[in-house]
Amino acid sequence: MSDIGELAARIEANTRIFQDYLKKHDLPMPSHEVKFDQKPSTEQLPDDVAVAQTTAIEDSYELRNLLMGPAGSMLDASSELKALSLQFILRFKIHKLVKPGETMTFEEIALKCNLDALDTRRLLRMGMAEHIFQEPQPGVVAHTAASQALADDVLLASWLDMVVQELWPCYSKLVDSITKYPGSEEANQTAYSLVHNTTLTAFQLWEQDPVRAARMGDGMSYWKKSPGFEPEILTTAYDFSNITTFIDVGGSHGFISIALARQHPHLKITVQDLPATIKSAKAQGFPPEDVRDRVSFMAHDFWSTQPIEGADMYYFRLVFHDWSDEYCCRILRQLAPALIPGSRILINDACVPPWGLSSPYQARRLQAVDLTVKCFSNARERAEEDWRALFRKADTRFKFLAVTMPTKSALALIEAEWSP
Ligand SMILES: C[S@@+](CC[C@H](N)C(=O)[O-])C[C@H]1O[C@@H](n2cnc3c(N)ncnc32)[C@H](O)[C@@H]1O
Repeated sequence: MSDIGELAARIEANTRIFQDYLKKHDLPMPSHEVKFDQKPSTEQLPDDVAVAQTTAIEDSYELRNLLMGPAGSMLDASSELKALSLQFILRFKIHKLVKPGETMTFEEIALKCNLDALDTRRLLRMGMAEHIFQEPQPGVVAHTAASQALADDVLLASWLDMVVQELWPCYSKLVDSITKYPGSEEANQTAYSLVHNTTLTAFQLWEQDPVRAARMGDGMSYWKKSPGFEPEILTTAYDFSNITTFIDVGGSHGFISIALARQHPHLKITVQDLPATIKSAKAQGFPPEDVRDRVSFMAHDFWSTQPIEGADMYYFRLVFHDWSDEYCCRILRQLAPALIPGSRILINDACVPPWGLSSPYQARRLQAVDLTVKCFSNARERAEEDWRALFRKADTRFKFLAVTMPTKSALALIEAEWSP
């Protein structure tokens, strides 16, 4: 519970720390204006400044809700309407239509998109109220920093496109899906399957639709580029001195394994993924020359028995968060025949903090991810006790070791040992 006066004072103090740092290092001040000569971003802030920035964001969110009052904050639909305007902009690629530094009228945009001019204006002005585009003169549309970022950063645009076209319609069907399929752990009994009127899983649907699959792939690349996902976090946070054979299950193009092989030359690594992914990795020249003697690629479906027996470590990064407990147990059980006493299982995935320890702003983000994976595949985000329970449920011969949270990491290391 916070007092609005205290919140305001804290916001002021933390904003000043952030602002002073920007001034001192001649970095651009936050603004909605497009800056084509933008200096390097502020992502590399020192820890104390980053904490000040985050705290100011969290406190402003709380202050805003308190100032609006209980009814006012519930009635505020700004994020839904921001998603609506983004859906419109991204569907018709208006961020690309308006060229950098130029302008277009609402009528010109409507004509190019084969749309009604009044509807175009209404939807764009909704975005403008959120600083996505601006109207420098009546009837004229120009970029802001946000709309220009959509045009400049293809991966950002793909991520948001995936959110507003694929995901956002699912939220409105989640209550229907949990009513229709109470407690279901099946990946095809979801809000996503109701929206798309299909018995396929989202993954199967993407496989059949190259445009959707590409948008999803690019969107995921954007997400994985964000701070906290850097491969160096794993390569330096874990002591690999007792590990020689390392299997990266569902390892895609070996992004983590390649970094790991460079950092730890003694490791012998196999990246496993579905045949199509392995084929595309090899076609793109993976693994690179410098680690080719230590990193190999192998097609393996994790719903079938693990073919590499007795490896020191089986590693899963961002695999379990796609699946319900029932299916995660199946993945773990398919490992069992290959394991020898002491084999390690290392899961690199989110571990949510106990409820009540996060700020409302953080809690909102964590719940959003949890509900998003629920919508897509009936998966879930897990807290430490959920990870422990998962290994116990899969097979009592898994000995749960620990959950550790490397500094500045978005993902935890969840470790177990085969101990028959
Ligand atoms: C969210 S991605 C994570 C990729 C990689 N571990 C990373 O952290 O960048 C999930 C991966 O699981 C793979 N996958 C999905 N189903 C699979 C299966 N049945 N067997 C093996 N891999 C699978 C996907 O192809 C994809 O590469």
